[in-house]
Amino acid sequence: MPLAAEPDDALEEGENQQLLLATKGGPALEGLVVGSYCHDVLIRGGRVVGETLGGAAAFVSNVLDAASPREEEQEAAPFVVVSKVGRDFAYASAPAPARRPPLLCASPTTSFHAQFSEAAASAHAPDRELRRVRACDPIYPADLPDRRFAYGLAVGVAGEVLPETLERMIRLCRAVLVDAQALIRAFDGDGAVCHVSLEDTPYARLLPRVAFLKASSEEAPYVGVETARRRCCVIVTEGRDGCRLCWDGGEARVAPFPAVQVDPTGAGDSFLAGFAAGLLWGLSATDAALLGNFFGAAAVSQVGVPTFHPKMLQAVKEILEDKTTKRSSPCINGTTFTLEKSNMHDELHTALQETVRLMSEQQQADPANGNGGDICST
Ligand SMILES: Nc1ncnc2c1ncn2[C@@H]1O[C@H](COP(=O)(O)OP(=O)(O)O)[C@@H](O)[C@H]1O
Ligand SMILES: O=P([O-])([O-])O[C@@H]1[C@@H](O)[C@H](O)[C@@H](O)[C@H](O)[C@@H]1O
Repeated sequence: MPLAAEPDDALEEGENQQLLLATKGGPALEGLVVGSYCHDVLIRGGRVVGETLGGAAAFVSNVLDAASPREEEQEAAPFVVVSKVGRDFAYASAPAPARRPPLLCASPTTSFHAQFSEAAASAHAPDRELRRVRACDPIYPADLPDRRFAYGLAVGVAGEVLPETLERMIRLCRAVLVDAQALIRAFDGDGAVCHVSLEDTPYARLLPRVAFLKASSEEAPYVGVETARRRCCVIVTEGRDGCRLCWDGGEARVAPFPAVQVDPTGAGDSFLAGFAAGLLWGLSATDAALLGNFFGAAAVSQVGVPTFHPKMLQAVKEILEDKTTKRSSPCINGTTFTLEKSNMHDELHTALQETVRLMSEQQQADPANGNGGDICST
């Protein structure tokens, strides 16, 4: 694993401009994912019921690898992950970190304890309490590669994406998508996750330069959707109810897909990556949110970072190839996003739903394709 760079966020404005003007190449539509991998310990009724690789970067990489469009000759989807872990990192050989290794730090790997409630989770009630028990170093602007990217995903889980790091992402990437959890999380003396109002953070002034801000329904009140939607497109995810998009002058609700939830961890992360992949395929934002809902539903159906059946991925690819016509000029260009539903939105939903149905039939016929246990119920 490469060693982490020393903190250095003191790039001059002129240097940044030069960086932007110099086209240093890199494959077309390359993405930049910023946020650390972590250790997740899943606890129910005082008992550890799972220990898994976590961190939004892990879930996001998994979905981007599975669903973003790529040229025949590209072995992996074109994106870079900037993530930090300690020497205790337990998942270096798991697919996501093995493909895109994290930077190694002297501090320990970020670690969360997720305490699941005994009561059945409702659509909107928080179904888990998160406590950060260890925190790795923040990701500094100097940790980001010195080149331009088509898109960036700011997906911190423990405050590791500093305001100056987000600002540098905005300079390097033509369009930046942000998970609100990277901006508004605070931690009490015990490490319990709480939220602060986005307006009171140094991130607020960057919102007009962000393309999409995703928040869960629990986070939405801290984001201040009515104010934020005047600055960028806000997506509020609503668990099993799907999601809604709000922008200046419009909004849309996007229907969910059925899922048997066994572990809610990573649903929001997988949603955001599915959404980004949809934009890369050239879908409008409201249509891309269908792909977000699809991968959010797939994430809750398995414990930890999910494994997708190759047949399912092939079916999704065929649907997208059939429904998208503008592969060569996708929407991620920083300026011209189409936000509204297209006239093939319902067809796309039906086709993806059919894939869900076929996969669940196959899973019932062959329980070996199962999900490895349910941590949501006793
Ligand atoms: N039980 C579920 N059934 C179907 N889809 C779900 C379920 N839970 C989550 N999803 C999908 O994942 C997305 C993100 O989930 P949500 O719970 O809102 O986010 P977070 O994980 O950040 O709390 C939802 O918008 C939805 O598309
Ligand atoms: O479930 P979700 O909100 O999409 O995202 C989760 C984070 O909230 C959590 O802090 C982290 O430990 C998980 O691995 C996962 O990244």
